[in-house]
Amino acid sequence: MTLALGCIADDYTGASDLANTLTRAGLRTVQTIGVPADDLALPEVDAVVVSLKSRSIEPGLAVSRSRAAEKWLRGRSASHVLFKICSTFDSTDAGNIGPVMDALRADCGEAVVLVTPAFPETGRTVYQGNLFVGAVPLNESPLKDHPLNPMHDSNLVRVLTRQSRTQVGLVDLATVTRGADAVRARLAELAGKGIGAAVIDAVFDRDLETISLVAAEHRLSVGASGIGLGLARALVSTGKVKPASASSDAGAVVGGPAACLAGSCSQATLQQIANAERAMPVLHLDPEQIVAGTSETERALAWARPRLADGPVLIASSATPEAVAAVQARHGRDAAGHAIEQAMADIAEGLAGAGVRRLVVAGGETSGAVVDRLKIPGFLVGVEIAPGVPVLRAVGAEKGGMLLALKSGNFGGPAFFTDALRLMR
Ligand SMILES: Nc1ncnc2c1ncn2[C@@H]1O[C@H](COP(=O)(O)OP(=O)(O)O)[C@@H](O)[C@H]1O
Ligand SMILES: O=C(O)[C@@H](O)C(=O)COP(=O)(O)O
Repeated sequence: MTLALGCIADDYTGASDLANTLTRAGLRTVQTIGVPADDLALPEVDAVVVSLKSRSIEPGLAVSRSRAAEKWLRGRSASHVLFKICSTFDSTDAGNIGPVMDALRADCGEAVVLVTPAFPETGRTVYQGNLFVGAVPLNESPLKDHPLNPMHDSNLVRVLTRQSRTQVGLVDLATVTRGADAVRARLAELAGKGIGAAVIDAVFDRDLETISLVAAEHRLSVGASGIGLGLARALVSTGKVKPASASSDAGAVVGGPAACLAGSCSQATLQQIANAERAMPVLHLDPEQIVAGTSETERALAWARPRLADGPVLIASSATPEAVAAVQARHGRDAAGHAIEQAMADIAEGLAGAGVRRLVVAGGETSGAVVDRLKIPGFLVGVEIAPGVPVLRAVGAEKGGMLLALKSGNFGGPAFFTDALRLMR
């Protein structure tokens, strides 16, 4: 397999967002869960997105897993590797964007790494190094209340400086607007000063196209699906990839029971759950019971099983920022998050055992726990449900053919759950 583009995503929803973007731009793309095993049969593709659950783990582990993924991708001739992070730069001062970027940069000998989480299609833009979510700076957006990575600083030069060993510079929008040569000159200037990473402003897709023409000449970039789109377009426009048409068909019908799981506590997901209450039975889990290790999982499965024959069900742990803060104050942020993720994985396993073959999961970490438990080694990308969220068809012997949708907490319209199920037939 010879890859035109290699990608490492720090969570599974982010990976499917990127795989969706690359597919729509004409790259034949597969999403793998972790570094693929030697015996996993992969189709001939232009891009592989290796999904890691590395956004909120210990930085050393995030680094070693990302390096293993990079080695695998470079071993398949990927001359450029995109480290896919969240378009809202989800991370803490300890990492993991900076430490992973530093390690991959050292491995490939890159002088200066281009960094931009801009993804205009979903309202993420960067100006003077400040990330905006829609009309507000990152630190005023709902991301200030994220259960695991609350974001309190919109200035990405500062945020990345706190995480990285290298100095971080800025390529501003005025430079990007002057074109690729101006960006190249600015990067050379930064590299000359020993600056190893550059946050780049981007407000429109055309900015990302300019940035990506330059990024494609480098070995490594860091960003979200916006730069992924630009890189894909650069590969197609320079003739390095012959564009494949994105399939409008979701493949063979799977049928049978369907279910939704929500562990995201984002504003978007809370609204989507409220909306779903009108369309399907919804069970709200009690986080206190989960963390206390009681039989909340069995209660959920006993509730779901008899209902599955009548139509889809939704099981949610999602709660308001105040309720999340209360649970975290009692049990600790990581312990609460981990216990709830594992309960979601238990429930997913039980639902699959009850015959569910179509599963919608809301939340990146939640999706990671569920997909790992179901032992799915990878996905083919189907139709798009909402920007950044495709229908995924599992590959591999055990769960092959099963349909999933892994929804980033922040993505999707109010009717997301019913929109997804309508397309997952
Ligand atoms: N009621 C709750 N209280 C505390 N933490 C929760 C609750 N429900 C879910 N969580 C945790 O919050 C985190 C949500 O992260 P994630 O699934 O990545 O969602 P998103 O995509 O919105 O970032 C997970 O670790 C999840 O287990
Ligand atoms: O770039 C994005 O915003 C998404 O692709 C993403 O990474 C999703 O992460 P979660 O919001 O944690 O699901």
